[in-house]
Amino acid sequence: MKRVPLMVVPDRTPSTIHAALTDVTRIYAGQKGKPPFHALGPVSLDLQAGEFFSVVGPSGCGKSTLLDVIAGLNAASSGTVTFEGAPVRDKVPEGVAIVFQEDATFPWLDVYDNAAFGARRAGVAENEIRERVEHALAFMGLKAFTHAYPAQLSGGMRQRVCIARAMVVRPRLMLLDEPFGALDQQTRLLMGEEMLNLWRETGATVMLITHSIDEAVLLSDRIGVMSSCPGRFIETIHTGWSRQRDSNTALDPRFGELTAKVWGLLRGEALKALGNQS
Ligand SMILES: Nc1ncnc2c1ncn2[C@@H]1O[C@H](COP(=O)(O)OP(=O)(O)OP(=O)(O)O)[C@@H](O)[C@H]1O
Repeated sequence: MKRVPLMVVPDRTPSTIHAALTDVTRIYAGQKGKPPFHALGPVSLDLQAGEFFSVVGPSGCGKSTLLDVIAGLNAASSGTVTFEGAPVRDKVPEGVAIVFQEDATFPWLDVYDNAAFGARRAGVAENEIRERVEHALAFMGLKAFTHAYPAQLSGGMRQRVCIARAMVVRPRLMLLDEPFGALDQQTRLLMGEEMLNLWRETGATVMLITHSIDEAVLLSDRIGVMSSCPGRFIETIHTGWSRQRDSNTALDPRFGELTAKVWGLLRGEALKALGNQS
């Protein structure tokens, strides 16, 4: 198979800041006479170009809000958000792709057209799209299903279609909001390995939101641990893994140390979040 370079980012060094949040908060307007709701922050975060950054935090602490703010889908109430040095406002910047937990395939389109969707909207030429889609579908193990419809696929395969669609637009930043949350454990592990392959192949920066501490520790260069709502970063942990990591990395004694560290930080926050709900 011809290898197609998925992206080219000029002049990148590992220490380059790719996306940045400075003192960002998000306060939602109160509904039906209720007071405004402070969901996030203040948070400051520098995503380094090419890193794999995961965010963990208690349920409802503002993780999706954080991702939406970086993506330009949700406006910060205060503070600044930049992507590649430019302010992020009101729309998803060119070069950013998002994969959500929910099945976001279009049931009336086959796998090929689902994967091509974003690139067509971006005005990419059809012959270029064909090359990219064929590569992405082969990469995600979907080649044999090119003309299948979502209803004919498993949940894991549909999620792979969504990741293929994100690949086809050649993102420089991929934002993943619990994309494997609805999948069984085995599929989830395999998808994690596929995400690592994708990250290595594209050189993209990845920010993953996950409820799984194991997944965060296995996949990431850094893990941002958030407090209960309103979410702030209580600590950022460097895993120190090589780029060539895979599921065998879980056998490294440091894996257990790191998961214990993350859980040690999260436990109290998770209890607070439970208390807030009762
Ligand atoms: N549009 C909105 N209006 C008002 N409140 C909102 C809105 N969106 C989210 N919230 C509230 O903000 C808080 C943070 O929500 P968010 O979905 O960002 O958390 P999360 O950490 O992603 O949650 P989970 O772990 O359950 O997926 C929650 O209490 C949620 O109810």
